[in-house]
Amino acid sequence: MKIESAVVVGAGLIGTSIALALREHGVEVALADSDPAALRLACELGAGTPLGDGPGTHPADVAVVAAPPGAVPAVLREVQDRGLAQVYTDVASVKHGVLVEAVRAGCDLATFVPGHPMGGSERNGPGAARADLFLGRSWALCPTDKTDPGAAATVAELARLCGAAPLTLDARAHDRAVALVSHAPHVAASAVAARLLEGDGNALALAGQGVRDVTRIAGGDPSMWAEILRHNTGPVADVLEAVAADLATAAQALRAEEGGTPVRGLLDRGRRGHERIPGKHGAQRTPDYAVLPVVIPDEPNALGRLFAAVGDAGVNVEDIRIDHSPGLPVGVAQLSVLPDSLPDLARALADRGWSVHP
Ligand SMILES: NC(=O)c1ccc[n+]([C@@H]2O[C@H](COP(=O)([O-])OP(=O)(O)OC[C@H]3O[C@@H](n4cnc5c(N)ncnc54)[C@H](O)[C@@H]3O)[C@@H](O)[C@H]2O)c1
Ligand SMILES: O=C(O)C(=O)C[C@]1(C(=O)O)C=C[C@@H](O)C=C1
Repeated sequence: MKIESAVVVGAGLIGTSIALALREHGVEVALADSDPAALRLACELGAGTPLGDGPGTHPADVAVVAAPPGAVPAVLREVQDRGLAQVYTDVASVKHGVLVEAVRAGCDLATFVPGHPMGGSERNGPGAARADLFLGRSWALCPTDKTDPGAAATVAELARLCGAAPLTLDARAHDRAVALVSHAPHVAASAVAARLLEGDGNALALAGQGVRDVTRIAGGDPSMWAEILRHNTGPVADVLEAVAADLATAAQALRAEEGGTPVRGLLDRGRRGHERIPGKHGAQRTPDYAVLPVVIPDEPNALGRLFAAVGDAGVNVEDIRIDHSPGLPVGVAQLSVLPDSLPDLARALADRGWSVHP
């Protein structure tokens, strides 16, 4: 079915990212959020227009409930009661527990297709949203035996419009799978990051990319993650016990100064496990931007001057990251631009005296 209109309830990171992706395909999107500031920002970003209060006059083709897992059943029941759409889905990171609570809340299961897009970020809120968040990612769909096949087809189409690959599986199987590939890794990252509280200033000054990579997801919202884990206790505990056993064995071996095995064995298994992450879905999701590193002095308005120079060059910056080490008088602005614009931008900035490193 062609999706022409959608309702998104929960205009945070995921809801706004879905809305932005749908807008790129000309889908009409109505947005709602219990937080008026989030709703305002999502609308300002071009993700849609505010949903009215009354019942839907024309039910949208699909409604997406993008609220935290514990809020999904009540919100779903409310939007179904208001008849806001023909088909409903959610994006909660856990499926079985949320489904059980949705049944308890009296939701209509024929029109509800539980879903979970496997793209995200450690940041939350609409300010972190991006239309390409789900590009090349899997999008789990967990229809039940009560789900109308037409509804499942519509939500699969929603996933495809967002650039993702729909993958249908049973809710419990989904929860076991994400315990392994998402939820236990999150707790493990938090455990490593929590150790950093013990580090002194020198230790933290030495932090390089390795610890940043391993702990990035630990920067996620603790309230949201507590809710996710509360809904997937057994499967996550199973994985954490296995990880803890590996870590305990490694620590014992190191204490006994027999570093060769089994620590070597764990490193070998780790490398093989890492290689199993599918290249396509694990690949960098950003489209083909070229990155131009520009050295910026650590002084007032350096970024203002850089942006003015970029503006003069007539180039659109798609994304920017600033790397800056404490104590250094300069930092590096990484400007992401369309590849064709890179040579012109590099030349224009160099002509204006900027130190560029294409
Ligand atoms: N963060 C991720 O990486 C990620 C990835 C995939 C799926 N998810 C799932 O997506 C959902 C949303 O997560 P997020 O990261 O976008 O969080 P978020 O905090 O960025 O957004 C959630 C939004 O829901 C709103 N909200 C809360 N209760 C509401 C209610 N009763 N009615 C209307 N709006 C309500 C909040 O105000 C907030 O704006 C969660 O269920 C999460 O499990 C998250
Ligand atoms: O932060 C990220 O990069 C994510 O993709 C987040 C991530 C994940 O573990 O893969 C986290 C939770 C979600 O339910 C889905 C995606």
